[in-house]
Amino acid sequence: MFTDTGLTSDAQPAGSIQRNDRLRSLRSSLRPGQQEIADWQGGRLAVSAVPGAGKSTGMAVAAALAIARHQLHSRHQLIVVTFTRSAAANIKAKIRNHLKELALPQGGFVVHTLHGLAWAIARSYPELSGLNPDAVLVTPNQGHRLIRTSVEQWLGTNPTMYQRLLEGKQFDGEETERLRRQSVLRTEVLPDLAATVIREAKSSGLMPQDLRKHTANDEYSILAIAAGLYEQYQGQLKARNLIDYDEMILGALRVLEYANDRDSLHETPKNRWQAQVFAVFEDEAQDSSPLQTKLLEILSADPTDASAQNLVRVGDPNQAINSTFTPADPVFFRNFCQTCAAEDRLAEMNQAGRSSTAIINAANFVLTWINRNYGKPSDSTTPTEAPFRPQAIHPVATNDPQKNANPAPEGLGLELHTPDDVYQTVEMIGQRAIALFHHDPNTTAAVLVRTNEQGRFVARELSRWYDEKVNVFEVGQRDRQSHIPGEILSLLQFLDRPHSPDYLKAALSVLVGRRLIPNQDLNALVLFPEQFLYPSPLDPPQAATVQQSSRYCTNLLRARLELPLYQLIPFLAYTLDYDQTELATADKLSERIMQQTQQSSLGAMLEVLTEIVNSERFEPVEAEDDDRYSRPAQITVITMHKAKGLDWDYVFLPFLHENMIPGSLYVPPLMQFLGDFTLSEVARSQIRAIVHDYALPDTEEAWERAGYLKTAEEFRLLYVAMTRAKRLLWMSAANQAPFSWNKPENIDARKPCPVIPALKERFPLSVIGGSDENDNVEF
Ligand SMILES: Nc1ncnc2c1ncn2[C@@H]1O[C@H](COP(=O)(O)OP(=O)(O)OP(=O)(O)O)[C@@H](O)[C@H]1O
Repeated sequence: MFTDTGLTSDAQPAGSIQRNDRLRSLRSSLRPGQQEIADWQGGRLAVSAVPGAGKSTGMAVAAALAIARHQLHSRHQLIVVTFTRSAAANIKAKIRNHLKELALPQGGFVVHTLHGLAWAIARSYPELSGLNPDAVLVTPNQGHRLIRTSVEQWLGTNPTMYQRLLEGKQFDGEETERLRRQSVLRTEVLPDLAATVIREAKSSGLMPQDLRKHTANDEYSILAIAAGLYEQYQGQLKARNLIDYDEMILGALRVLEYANDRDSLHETPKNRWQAQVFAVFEDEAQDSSPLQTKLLEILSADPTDASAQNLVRVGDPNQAINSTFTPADPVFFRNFCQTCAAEDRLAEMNQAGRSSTAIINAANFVLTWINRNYGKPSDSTTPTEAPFRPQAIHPVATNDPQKNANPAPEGLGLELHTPDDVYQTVEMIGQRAIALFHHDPNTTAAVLVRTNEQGRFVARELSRWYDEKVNVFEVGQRDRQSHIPGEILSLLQFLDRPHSPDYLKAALSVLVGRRLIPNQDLNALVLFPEQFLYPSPLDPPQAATVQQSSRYCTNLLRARLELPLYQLIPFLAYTLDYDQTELATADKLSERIMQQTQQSSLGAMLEVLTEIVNSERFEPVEAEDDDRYSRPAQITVITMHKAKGLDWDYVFLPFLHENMIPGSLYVPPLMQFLGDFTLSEVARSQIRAIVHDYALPDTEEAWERAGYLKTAEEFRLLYVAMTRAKRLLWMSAANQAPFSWNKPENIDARKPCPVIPALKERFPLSVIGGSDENDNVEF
């Protein structure tokens, strides 16, 4: 007989009865939707969860129950896949704790990110994956040498197509104009096209030859250009022993799809992996590309029946916010949910305990309103979906296990403000947060912004007005850790040429920035580097601050002489007083450089590092179990993207203007000679059509579709942002705001995001004070 935990209950020894009790109490700590995952016994299951439903909590308990129920161990395991390393660390800790409570060994599961899993598979069979385990991983952007060289090589071999691009919409043969167009094509249009299509096509599993099979009705044969650029890029990767993230997934698939025709008696790598894997649980499934899903489907399949998969995919299609820069179209997860629903294998987690009901009502209203008003692009013939899956958030039942679920609101719970301008906006946020912290210092608050420039503006204005009164933590600046390669480069350049005033000044600026030496007139110090570094007895005596700075620099130079090259970057990182995660990122940087230079010379290190700084997105090591984002009485300033998965008592959403949310696609004036579209967006839409098996759109249709995808994603981002709030959701669109956030001082009249007037109409009590010029101004 089976109990609700799925374990047999007859004739059990005392230990196992005790464990069964624990399993039962673990299961009953879940709310109904979560229990559906916990009760999974095998097969495919889709779980569509609303924000705050407790996906990770539910999945961690379900994992522990599955490990107990099926007696999993290190040779027959549950694989848990999540999107980021910090999410992986988080869920791992939760599952471990449950297993400890159940007195079960820890070997029954592993947690991976998708790429970590793919790399483990690809690396285990290098001859089948075609990937060299020593290859260097790069994340090139459009300025990277790989992309630039691919463009140059393509130009050399495709003069006719290039000529057609140069002619553009029209061309009168004027020489300066020709030169200008050449430069724009070489340095902007083609690198942008290459970077976009390579990522889009490759992560959808399309090779250059697949793109060539399709011809769209467009004047430039954009897909053929894309295929050519992509082919050059693949050649470059191979020649230089580099790989990118998509290569890992493709390599893993090559391993798993290898068919052992010649010797069917021997098991294939696929069989071996499948025997090892009991089931796959995937979190954030809305963010996976079709190729990543295919990988998980193969791994979770029964070795004798590919259609029988032990696969649980948990996600929220309404929080898909990566689809405009990856092919992770939310359509894929929605389709998975639909197929599972037809088989009665869809669980919907509709209850969420995070927010006050006023906030839930606002989020539900916004979702429905947007679907009604932006359901379909006008005149579109391409099949398309509304921005959101219709799924309302419901408050939890009164007996819910979560303490203080659906907490009482702060004031009205929802506030809609119309400040005069963006400066007044930040002033209001500061005042409000200080008052709230004064009332209860144990509460948390965040300002969620659309761009890093907005984040910098908010942090700067907050510190200008309230520096002494409140602690501000700007995530963008500290967390991107993008400063690390740049700072290390400045110090290494100084070590290479200490007598260069420019390098000395850059190194000193880094030291000042890290508050290791006092701020002073650096120009005076670097006039005579020799005298500053090694003053002779005849030189005028140095001030104490200068002496301190000089000592720092000479210590660095001594280390250069005494340490082997591979220890140099870790030493510099240590000297710069980096914290734990920054040190780990610096170590990763050091390893990467050593791998590429074989520790040959400082010059070689500098060359590689310069390239990383100029044209790569070097991925930092993420902090595990980090509480820095939600410390009590701190205002966290963070982008909406980065805020996904987090929550705060009070959430401030300023600058909700139409030109940002939803915004619109933009053709830079420089590129307008080609037409009213960008080649990269058109190519992206065309590749999506290939992946989804739609008719290939022409230029105009492709551009319109790209715009629609962007609009839908911006609105989902707003929904993610709104659903981060527990007790107060403070939203505003100022009457006056900048067009470009690089110049926030140039403000003028700006329309609010269309959601704002709709919210004001639906929730009039939440409209707080102030003149609402937006309602009267003619735009
Ligand atoms: N069964 C439960 N008992 C107690 N607390 C719970 C339970 N389920 C969830 N919670 C709490 O609810 C909060 C939200 O849970 P979680 O972060 O797992 O939600 P989520 O679905 O991943 O949210 P989102 O999708 O919006 O990021 C957490 O603080 C978690 O501890």
